[in-house]
Amino acid sequence: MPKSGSLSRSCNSPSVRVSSSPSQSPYPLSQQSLRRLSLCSQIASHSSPIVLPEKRTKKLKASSRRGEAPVTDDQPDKSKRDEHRIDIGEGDEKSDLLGYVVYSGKLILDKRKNVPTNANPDDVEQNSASDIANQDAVVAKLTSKALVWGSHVLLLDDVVSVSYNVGVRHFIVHSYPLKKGSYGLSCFIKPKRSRKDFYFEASSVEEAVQWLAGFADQQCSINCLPQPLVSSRKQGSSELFPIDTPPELLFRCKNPPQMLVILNPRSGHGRSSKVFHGIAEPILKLAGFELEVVKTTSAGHAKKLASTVDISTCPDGIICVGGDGIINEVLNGLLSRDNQKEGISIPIGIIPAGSDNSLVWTVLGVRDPVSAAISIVKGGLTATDVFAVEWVQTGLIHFGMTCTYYGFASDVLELSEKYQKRFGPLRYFVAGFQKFLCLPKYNYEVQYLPVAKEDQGGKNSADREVVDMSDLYTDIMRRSNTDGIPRASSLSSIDSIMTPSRMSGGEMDTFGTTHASTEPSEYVRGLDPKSKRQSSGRSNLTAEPEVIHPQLPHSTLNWPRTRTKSRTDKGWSGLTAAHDPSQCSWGNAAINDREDISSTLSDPGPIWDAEPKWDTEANWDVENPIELPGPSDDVESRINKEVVPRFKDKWIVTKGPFLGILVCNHACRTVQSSQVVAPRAEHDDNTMDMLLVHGSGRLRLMRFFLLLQMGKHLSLPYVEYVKVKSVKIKARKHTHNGCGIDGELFPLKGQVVSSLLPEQCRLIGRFPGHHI
Ligand SMILES: Nc1ncnc2c1ncn2[C@@H]1O[C@H](COP(=O)(O)OP(=O)(O)OP(=O)(O)O)[C@@H](O)[C@H]1O
Repeated sequence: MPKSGSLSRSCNSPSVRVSSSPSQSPYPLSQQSLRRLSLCSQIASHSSPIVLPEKRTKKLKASSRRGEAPVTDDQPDKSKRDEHRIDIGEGDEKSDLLGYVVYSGKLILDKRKNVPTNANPDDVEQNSASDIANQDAVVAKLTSKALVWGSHVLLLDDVVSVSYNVGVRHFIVHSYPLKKGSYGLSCFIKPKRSRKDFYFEASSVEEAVQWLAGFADQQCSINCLPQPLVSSRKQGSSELFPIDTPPELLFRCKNPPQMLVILNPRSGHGRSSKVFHGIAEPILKLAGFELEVVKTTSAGHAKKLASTVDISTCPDGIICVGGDGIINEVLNGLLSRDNQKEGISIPIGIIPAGSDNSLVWTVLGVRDPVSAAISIVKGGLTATDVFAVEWVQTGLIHFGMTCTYYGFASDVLELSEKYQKRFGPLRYFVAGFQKFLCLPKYNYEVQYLPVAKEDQGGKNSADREVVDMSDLYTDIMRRSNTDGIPRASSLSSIDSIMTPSRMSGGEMDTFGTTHASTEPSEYVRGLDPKSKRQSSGRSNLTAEPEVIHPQLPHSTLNWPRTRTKSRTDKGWSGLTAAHDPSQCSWGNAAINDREDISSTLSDPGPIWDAEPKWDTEANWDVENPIELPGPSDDVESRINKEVVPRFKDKWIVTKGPFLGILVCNHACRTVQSSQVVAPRAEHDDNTMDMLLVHGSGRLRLMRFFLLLQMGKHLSLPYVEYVKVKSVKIKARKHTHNGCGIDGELFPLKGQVVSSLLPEQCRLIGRFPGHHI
């Protein structure tokens, strides 16, 4: 385990996790871990759908959205497990409402509120016997989606765990349902989750165990506690669950998930520790998680931890607490491990506590720490593409999952660092406004490889032909050594920074070519690595290293892409070149690049940058035609069987002024406005979505941002939106050379190439509604 940083261990013991299928025996730890994380897609197959009476269904539908709502089916019902069908008219659509009946019977709800979860179960049992004696039992049903009793529905998505003392009739359901604001204000106040424990009494101990088994089958964590009368001393210390645990529960038991938590205490204006310990950790502990918490002490610490941690100590993954920046560090740390395949297979959980958490909000649909913790508890894995940005000259590579950006956005990123302490999350707005007032001109040369139309099938085009990006990285995967590169700040909401204008024509120069520029390394040109070797005679350099399989017993070595065509294992983990990190330091880059003349009023920039370069006028009418090139005879005639370009597509080259260039890996939802920057982007479609905001000028920039707030920015004539496989970008003269990657700032020195890795990483959790 990591040695540095403040370290604490939190363990909720004794507790057990429960597997999904009654027919399976306990798995070894490793398999359990994997299963726990992927089980949520399973549904009980032994039950039939509940079909509710037509009249009542609408009521239920609306109420179930609220998390708890009246149901009218309270007729007496025989207690029985499975095969329970209530007949109504419009079957299929409505039967989906509450899923399948898993167990039904009678339950008494102890209406005493706030049953203390740490109360002596013995006392609770004795008290409850007398308290509950007079209460009426109601018919209750546990379905694959909810627990329904009397007139209430509790969605299983809101259930964190169920506590049960062996040998008693009662159990406690711990949940975090959404709580709506009071009536008139509910339109304005976002619903919040708050903890609610429901104390149920079953008719008998046997029935209680059946209820528990039912919850277990629906992937709810079960905290199995010792019998009230058995003192904890009698419990073997090595035992993970109580003696006398009923077989129904015992054979489903598995070890509590073990995870490493990497927490950036500076995130979210210093509130991340409070967010984690006060909100997320109690939920994770309620579900029996064993957590090793490490607080980072400096920038780069998280990367180091992720690159060196002994994975056997956190076999179920790493949880990042902070903003997008800390996740990026962890990703880069994992990918700089000796065994990259092992690294990328380690699941990453996210508790959003930073200024901006675009990744978890866009990909997993959660933006508050409670929902994020519940999402981790519920498990499941979401495969997500990872892009690599390579600096062609130095060989430096930095990985990301969200977005790469150049131009205005990267300048704001740089400037916002100054305001981190003073303004917290507002720093992007302040920096954006300041930069807007003294907007420089940005000039780039962009080359990109568009995705062929037939490849743009989205989710349904799994069998489309895709470029095997592993070829691009077969022999160039190098460690990204970013130590020493000062970090500026994170992407935050792009929509709170930029504004549009119209291309001013000028030196806009757009043409197409089948060649990449001669500058990038060979792999960038998409040559087949084998052919490359034959043609260049660099067989030594390109020899693929033997793939060392990870030691993790549970790790999935060949994590498949979810949507793209399956690819062969290309052994892309080969790391070769080292480079001089000093070459990449921001300071050095600035010193070496004397042609950088970006200038602002408030942000004077480099000392040699004397002249203000902001625009005064925008040319609204100049179009920016991108001419798609025809096939180049020259190139194609050179193709022979040995040297076959991997990309039959054509590289498009466009040069000129750009207010911004954004290369997005997912839609990039912004926390502030909930608008998306790249509406057609998917996090797992093996393509990146590039936005080129052509031209220069404040008016154009402002227009872009105004329309972004309304989700209409793509309609602007100077905004080009292309799905790409690979992008090469080079800053031209007089352009401030910053490059933002997931909130980290780098110097754009020479040309950089962005492409996707052949393997995807795995985020813990699923988008709401994707659990089943
Ligand atoms: N203890 C620390 N002290 C200073 N910087 C740190 C520390 N730990 C991490 N960092 C740096 O802070 C950067 C930003 O972290 P993070 O993204 O979690 O926070 P944030 O800035 O609040 O959120 P966002 O990036 O979404 O705006 C990380 O990339 C990392 O380099």
